Amino acid sequence: MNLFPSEKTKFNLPQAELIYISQFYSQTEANIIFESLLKDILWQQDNITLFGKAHKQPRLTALYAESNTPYTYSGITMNPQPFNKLLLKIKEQVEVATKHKFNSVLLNLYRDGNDSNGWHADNEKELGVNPVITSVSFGARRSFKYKHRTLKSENHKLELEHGSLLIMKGEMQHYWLHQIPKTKNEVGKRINLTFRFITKKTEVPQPRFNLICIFIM
Ligand SMILES: O=C(O)CCC(=O)C(=O)O
Ligand SMILES: [Fe+2]
Repeated sequence: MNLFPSEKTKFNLPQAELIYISQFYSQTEANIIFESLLKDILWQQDNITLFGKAHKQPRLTALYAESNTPYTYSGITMNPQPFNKLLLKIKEQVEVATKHKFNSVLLNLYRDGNDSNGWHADNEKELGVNPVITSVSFGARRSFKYKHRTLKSENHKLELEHGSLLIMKGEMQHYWLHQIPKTKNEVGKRINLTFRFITKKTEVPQPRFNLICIFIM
């Protein structure tokens, strides 16, 4: 018997659809998934450039995808690894729950309360208009803050629990920003997976090559 049955909350927000399922995985399942992701994922720490200065990203990340097309966000280009068995299983479970298909997953490892993810929207061109982003969380509970870009009263916080699932869809990535702030609380490690559907960038024609051809001729 599940003592803490999963609860689905749909938030009523302007220009966004946000759905939270607290116990998408049981605590036992979530413990097993957390430990194996911690051990098996090829975690890396990238540099980000802010105002011309390179900084270490305040968390570890990894990208796994069906194709080997590189993905660029916040000035970082990541080369994906192929899905492993566990990630494929989680992807399929998330696809059944959301009725959406995903072909890549960006993983974040927040080592402690000092690790964070600044205000941003997942609005890269390759995600298309109104993307569905599904995130699952394991390990320490952290606050997920989200605010409307212009409606100042629309500023909220949600605690993302061990084994939970969060769906962001509709116009959310266009009108809202989200973040995982640092915390002074004693918190352990947290792993978050955001499933996305990434389409290939349209190939840009290579004008220089054409020009060289003209000169040679
Ligand atoms: O860690 C989280 O819950 C959020 C992650 C996130 O927003 C992202 O990777 O784009
Ligand atoms: Fe995000």
